[in-house]
Amino acid sequence: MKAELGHKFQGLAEFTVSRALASVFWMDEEGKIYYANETAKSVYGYSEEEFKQLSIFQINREFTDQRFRMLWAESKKKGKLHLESAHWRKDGTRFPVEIFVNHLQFEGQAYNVSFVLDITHRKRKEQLLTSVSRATSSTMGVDFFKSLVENITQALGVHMCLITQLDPSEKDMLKTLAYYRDGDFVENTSYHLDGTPCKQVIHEKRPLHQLIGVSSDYPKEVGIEGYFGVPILSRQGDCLGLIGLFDNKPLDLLDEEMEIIRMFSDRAAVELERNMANEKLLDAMWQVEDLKNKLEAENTYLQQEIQGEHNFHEIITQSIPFKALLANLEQVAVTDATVLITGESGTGKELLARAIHDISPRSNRPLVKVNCAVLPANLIESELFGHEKGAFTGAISRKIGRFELADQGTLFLDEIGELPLELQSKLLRALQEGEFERLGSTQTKAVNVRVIAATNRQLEKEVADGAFRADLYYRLNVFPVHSLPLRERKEDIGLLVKHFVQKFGANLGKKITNIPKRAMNALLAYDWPGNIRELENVIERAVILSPESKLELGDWIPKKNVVASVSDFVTLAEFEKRYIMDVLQRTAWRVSGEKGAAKILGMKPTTLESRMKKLGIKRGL
Ligand SMILES: Nc1ncnc2c1ncn2[C@@H]1O[C@H](COP(=O)(O)OP(=O)(O)OP(=O)(O)O)[C@@H](O)[C@H]1O
Repeated sequence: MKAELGHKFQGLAEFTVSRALASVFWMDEEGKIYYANETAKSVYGYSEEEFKQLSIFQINREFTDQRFRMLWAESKKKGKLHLESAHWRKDGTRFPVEIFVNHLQFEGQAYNVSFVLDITHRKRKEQLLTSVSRATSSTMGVDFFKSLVENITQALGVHMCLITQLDPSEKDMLKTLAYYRDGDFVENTSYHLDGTPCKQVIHEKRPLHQLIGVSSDYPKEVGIEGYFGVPILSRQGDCLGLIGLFDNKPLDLLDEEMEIIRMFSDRAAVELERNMANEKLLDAMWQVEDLKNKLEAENTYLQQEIQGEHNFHEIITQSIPFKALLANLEQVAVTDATVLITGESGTGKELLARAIHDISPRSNRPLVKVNCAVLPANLIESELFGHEKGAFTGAISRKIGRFELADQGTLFLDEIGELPLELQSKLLRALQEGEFERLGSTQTKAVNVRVIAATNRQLEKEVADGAFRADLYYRLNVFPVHSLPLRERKEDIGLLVKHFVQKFGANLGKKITNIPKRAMNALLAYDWPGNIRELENVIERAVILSPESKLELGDWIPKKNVVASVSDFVTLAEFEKRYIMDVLQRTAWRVSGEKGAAKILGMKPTTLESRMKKLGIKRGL
């Protein structure tokens, strides 16, 4: 009975050894294999007979004689050994192993009994963990994302891996933050969730693993066999994006590997949130910077405006047609309609523009002026729309344009007829859409600007001549206002004379109370081609030269017949040219300043210059 029982246990022990989880080998001092269990046969692919022909050196092809001897001696000394190594199957494939060795004496002979475990999976998991964590530990933001996809792809040997972020501005759109495919980074891209396994991951906020058949389930995934996607979740549980693995062969992943990738999705969430916070912060900083620049520019502009002398006094008139015009202005002022003021030079167009702004709901914001005749085309563009640093040679810093400066306020485009054709279309777009780009920038700016334009040109004629765009003309001409020349409102001359006498008298500390009838008649009789500006200049000189309280006009009062010196009949333009040249010669070609030709002609120096250009007047002609 006892012997029977012993026999049974021996059988059981043999059975246990032969079907153990580990491969079991017996080998002698030379490394020759004496015994291999059933497990070893199925793992290595050799039959019992074949094993008996083998030595350890076929099982571990990297083993050297010297190394085997060293390990034999050590196991003999300690009685046991524990090591990791690599073994080869019969088909030539290599796999990592963990080996527990027992040194035993059996029937007077020494053996090493090895219990060998295939640790392929454990190694893969360890490699994934160590390589990914080592590569990502010192990186942040985009570098972290890149490092992560590269290392996951390499550690798992998959076709591609990407990290995406949900686009907050477009539903179900993902943009890649890092994209690694076939051993290289691919340029970032955006894609829609439809037709991809990512849709389920994002919508259900749960990982998805599909071993095979991805391309037949998802039309967009051509050539893809296996997929694993993990959502990137914020602390609040919102889905920010995902990590996706795609393989063109079955994607056999261990639970631990999936867990590792999930773990890295948590770190990705932190990076993504940091990225988003940074972007928000940068955005806010840009806004503050923009606002600061705008305020600075506005301040500088207003300072210049204060320094530049403006006549903010009420408009002086008793002319009935001019009063009717002012009544119209009052009505349009409260709207946002574009106003086009036409009229001869010096008739008060700018004054009317300022009056419209001052009674409009925009009066608490600045009226920003641009004189289109003063600057060359390229500079007007940057003056109007601003520029970024480096937009052109000389753009050493960013500049806010007048359009932006006038946001919520009024933009006064003086001498609009002088605007070069190439800029007219840009202006039209800004007027129509309220949008423009700074020079050197692709970012579109939107503004809310009311535009008032003025010109002393006949724009309709300019349109017919092809010098002014018809569409811009119609866009500007929403509410046309024609400023009357002084000769059509002679009833205002007396009032204006008194007004200017008082103004300049006060400036110069003179109290002129007597305006002789003879002087007033001379002023009333004159035609005033330079309109109110000319009258203003004449009175200013008279006030300067008048010694007492009586206004003395002096010899230089404009004579009505000043044209008499031109004997032959010529065209008006020719006459204008000769007269301007005459004045220029007498002022030694000085255009601006107290003794300049512009002042004598009752024009702004800029207007005179553009007129000279138009008439072809050059020094030395
Ligand atoms: N009705 C008025 N009452 C008082 N001053 C006036 C009046 N009209 C014009 N002026 C003064 O005459 C001068 C010329 O006016 P303003 O500059 O507005 O003319 P303009 O038509 O815009 O000239 P330009 O076409 O040369 O630009 C300014 O000093 C302005 O204050």
